[in-house]
Amino acid sequence: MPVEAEAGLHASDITVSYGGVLANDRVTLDVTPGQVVGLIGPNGAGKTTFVDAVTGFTAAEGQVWLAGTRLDELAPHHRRAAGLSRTWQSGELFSNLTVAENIMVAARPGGLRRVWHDIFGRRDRASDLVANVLRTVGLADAEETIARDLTLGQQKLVGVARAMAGRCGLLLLDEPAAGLDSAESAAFAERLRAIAADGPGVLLIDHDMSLVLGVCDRVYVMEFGKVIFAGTPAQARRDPAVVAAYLGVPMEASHD
Ligand SMILES: Nc1ncnc2c1ncn2[C@@H]1O[C@H](COP(=O)(O)OP(=O)(O)OP(=O)(O)O)[C@@H](O)[C@H]1O
Repeated sequence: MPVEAEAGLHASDITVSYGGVLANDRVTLDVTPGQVVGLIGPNGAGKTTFVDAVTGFTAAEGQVWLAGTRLDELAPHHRRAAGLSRTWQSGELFSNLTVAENIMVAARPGGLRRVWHDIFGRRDRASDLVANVLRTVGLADAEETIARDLTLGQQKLVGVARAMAGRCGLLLLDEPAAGLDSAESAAFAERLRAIAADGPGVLLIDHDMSLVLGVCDRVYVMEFGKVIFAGTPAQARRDPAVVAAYLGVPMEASHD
C-alpha cells in the first residue's frame, strides 16, 4: 500500500478514455484529512471525469485509496459507503421539500418513500443525522425551511449537507459555488474551511478562482486531461504554465 494511502484520499494514475478523447491521463492526486484541495482547469480539462472515475461513475484505470482501503474495484455505492461523498454539477434541490427532507432523500436509498419512513418512523435517527449535517454547514435553524425559500448560497450549502449525509469520509464537491455572488461565495468558503477542519478532507472543483485560491491548502491544475501543476495557491498564481493554461492573464496577488 502506498504511504500516501494511509490517510485521506490517494488517487494514482487515473486514466479515462472516451472514444478518442483521453479525458484523464495518469492523474495522481492526494487529499489529506483536514485539508481543502482545489482542482481547477479550463472547460473540458477533465475535472468532472476525475471525480466520476474516483467515485466509480465511469470506467477508469488506476488506483483509488481512501484511508488505507483500496476502492477502485468497488461499485459506486460501496465507495460511498466507504466514505467517498460527492456533489453533482446539477445539484438542484427539490424545491417543494423542506431542507430536512432534501437531506434525507440523498441519505437513504429508496428516495422519497424511505424519507417518510425515516422521518416519521424513526424520527430520532433521522433528525440526529439532519441536525448534525446542518450544524456542520452552518444551517442549524433551517431544518423545516422549504428549499425554495432559501437563498442561493444556503441552497448550495444544503447540497453540501446532502453529500455529507451518508457516512462521510471525504467530500468531492463539483462546482458547489456556481452562481453565488462574491459575498455568498466568501461565506461558503468559510463553511468549507470549517467542514474540512472538522475531519474529512474536501476536494473542491470550481471556476471561481478567488474562492478556490482563497480557501484551498493545495491546488491541482489540469489541462487536456493531465495534471500540469500541484502546489500551494501562492505558487499557482506565480506558475507561468498555470497562468497561461487557465487564466491567460496573471492572477491577483491577494490571498497569499
Ligand atoms: N460521458 C462522456 N462521453 C464522451 N466524452 C466525454 C464524456 N464526459 C466527458 N467527456 C469529454 O471528456 C473531456 C473532459 O470533460 P470533463 O467534463 O471531465 O471536463 P471538465 O474539466 O469537468 O469541464 P467543465 O469545467 O466544463 O465541467 C471533454 O473533452 C469532454 O467532452
